[in-house]
Amino acid sequence: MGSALLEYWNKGDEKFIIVDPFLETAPDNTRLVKSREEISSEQFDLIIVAIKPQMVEQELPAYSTMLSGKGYVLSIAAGTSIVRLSGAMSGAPIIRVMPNLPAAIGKGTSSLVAGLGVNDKHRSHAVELMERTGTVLEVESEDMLDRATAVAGSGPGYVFEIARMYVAAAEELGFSREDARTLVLGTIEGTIAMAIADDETSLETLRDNVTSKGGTTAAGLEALNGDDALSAKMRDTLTAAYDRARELR
Ligand SMILES: NC(=O)C1=CN([C@@H]2O[C@H](COP(=O)(O)OP(=O)(O)OC[C@H]3O[C@@H](n4cnc5c(N)ncnc54)[C@H](O)[C@@H]3O)[C@@H](O)[C@H]2O)C=CC1
Ligand SMILES: O=C(O)[C@@H]1CCC=N1
Repeated sequence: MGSALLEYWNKGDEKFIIVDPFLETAPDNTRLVKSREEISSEQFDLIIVAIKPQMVEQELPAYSTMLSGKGYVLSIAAGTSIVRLSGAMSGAPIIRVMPNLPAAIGKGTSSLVAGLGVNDKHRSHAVELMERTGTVLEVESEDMLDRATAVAGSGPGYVFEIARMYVAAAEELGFSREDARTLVLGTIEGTIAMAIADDETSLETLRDNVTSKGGTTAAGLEALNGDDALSAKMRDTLTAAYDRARELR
């Protein structure tokens, strides 16, 4: 995820150094180092945490002396609380962000929350960085960030899974894999673009506009969610992801 974001973060004036022992290539105009020791004598205005949540206590403390006095830490680690991050970084100001995968093409939907000690300059810089990758929603608490993680951070996983099932069903109805993909992804793209372009109209109304009484869509919708079982599944999906984010705190 860090590399995907960097493609767009990198479009500003900042100079980025990536520390990653396993990465082989880095975006243009960035410097890749295999270990923190190679840059440990330098000072940075921003340290970005894009490692797994479980690695924070082990990896971060060694970076705390590398943050300049006016600097801040930006973390994309799911769930991982500001208290944990700040503890690992000797009390540094922390901004937590939850991006999502479409940031890789500049169409991300991120949420952001700032901890104590974060000043307006830090906050506006973080918002500006994230706006390079798509849209940003500032939320009022870490709990809301964990809820946003369940909705949008993990969201592309749900959407890919729904698209996958939709394509598989289209194949079973007689289309080749390629034609099924064309029909399904084109339908999803056009439908979502329509909803985004028409934010005055509710999703219920947009759905109803497709649905002729006694027609094919009504028959399909009845099978899809007539018993509300899919609505219940969607609630379970978000609750499970939110619960996991809370476990990672
Ligand atoms: N994948 C996604 O869609 C999203 C991921 N995140 C967060 O991003 C973080 C990274 O997740 P992914 O990108 O999915 O995992 P990933 O496994 O693709 O990336 C982790 C990177 O950390 C590197 N790494 C391993 N040990 C390291 C060390 N000691 N020092 C520096 N780098 C090290 C790995 O080589 C790898 O490039 C997680 O905290 C996750 O919660 C947040 C939002 C969305
Ligand atoms: O699955 C995960 O834990 C990460 C955070 C949100 C998306 N991917």
